[in-house]
Amino acid sequence: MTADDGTTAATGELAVDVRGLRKRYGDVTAVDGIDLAIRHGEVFGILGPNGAGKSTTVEILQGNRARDGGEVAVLGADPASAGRAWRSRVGIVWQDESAPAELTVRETVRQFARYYPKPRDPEDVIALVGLEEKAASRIKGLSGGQRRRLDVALGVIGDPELLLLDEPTTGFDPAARRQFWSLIRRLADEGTTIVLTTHYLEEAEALAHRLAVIAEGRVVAEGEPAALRHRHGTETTVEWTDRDGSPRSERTQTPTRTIVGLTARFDGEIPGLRISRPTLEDVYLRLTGQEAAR
Ligand SMILES: Nc1ncnc2c1ncn2[C@@H]1O[C@H](COP(=O)(O)OP(=O)(O)OP(=O)(O)O)[C@@H](O)[C@H]1O
Repeated sequence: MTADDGTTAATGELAVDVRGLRKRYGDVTAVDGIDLAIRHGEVFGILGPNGAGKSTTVEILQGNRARDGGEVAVLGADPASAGRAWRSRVGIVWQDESAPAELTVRETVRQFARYYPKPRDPEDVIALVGLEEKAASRIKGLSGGQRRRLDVALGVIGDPELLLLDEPTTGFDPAARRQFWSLIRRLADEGTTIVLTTHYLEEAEALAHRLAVIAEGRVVAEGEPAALRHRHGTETTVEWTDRDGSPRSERTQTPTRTIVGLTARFDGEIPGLRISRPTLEDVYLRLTGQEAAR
């Protein structure tokens, strides 16, 4: 299938194919050789601490920032040179959408629909983001969370094949975050490919089929959340209290052997015994070099 701007669409190929991506800002290397292979229909999380290079990467995928090196194909086209037809296939949710505050939600969504060749039905989109009751309200009267949902509505009104979201839930309360997650799942169920950056491991785990952990401009781990935990978090921590009352701990791949040894040493009950397996959060903190910050 070939789109009207000459790029290859959908079937078989990757939605996002990034190889050796590099970007510097003066002396700062923001992106230092990132590879990403994101499939059609996938929800892909880019996870990392502040300054890891997430926003820079997404801005390059959106075609809003020039890169210094590497190959980038988004829906088969290079975002640096892709035209209007490509743009209409990629949904971008701006952090601070400059929609006119005096317009209502319905007027705004309808206005944005006119910018696209094959938009979704504005009423459907308003319902999709859960703003039916606010459809006739002016934008200036929306809460922060409602405002963000409107931003998402404007990102999907063009019926994009790919949605690129940069930290979509920053500033949300827990309830708003969960509502947003169900919106993302609904879009994914409809077949939209979604790439989202987040600081929140919980969010990546809840939404992403696969994720890349980025630190200092590089991918330090990639895969399904459960596989990452398994691959990078196989060590168990065994903690106990020694005879002199001091706390002791040991990280081990063979906790049973450690406990058998301790049982013999204490001749029975091991004081203060605690056995813990790493959570994905522990794995993430270890991978991004933040372990000591806990
Ligand atoms: N316009 C810019 N000019 C100069 N340096 C920049 C610019 N944008 C980002 N940087 C630097 O590049 C690095 C990566 O920034 P980026 O915003 O991509 O990271 P991030 O992972 O999105 O961080 P955060 O989670 O804090 O949003 C940081 O060191 C940042 O200070």
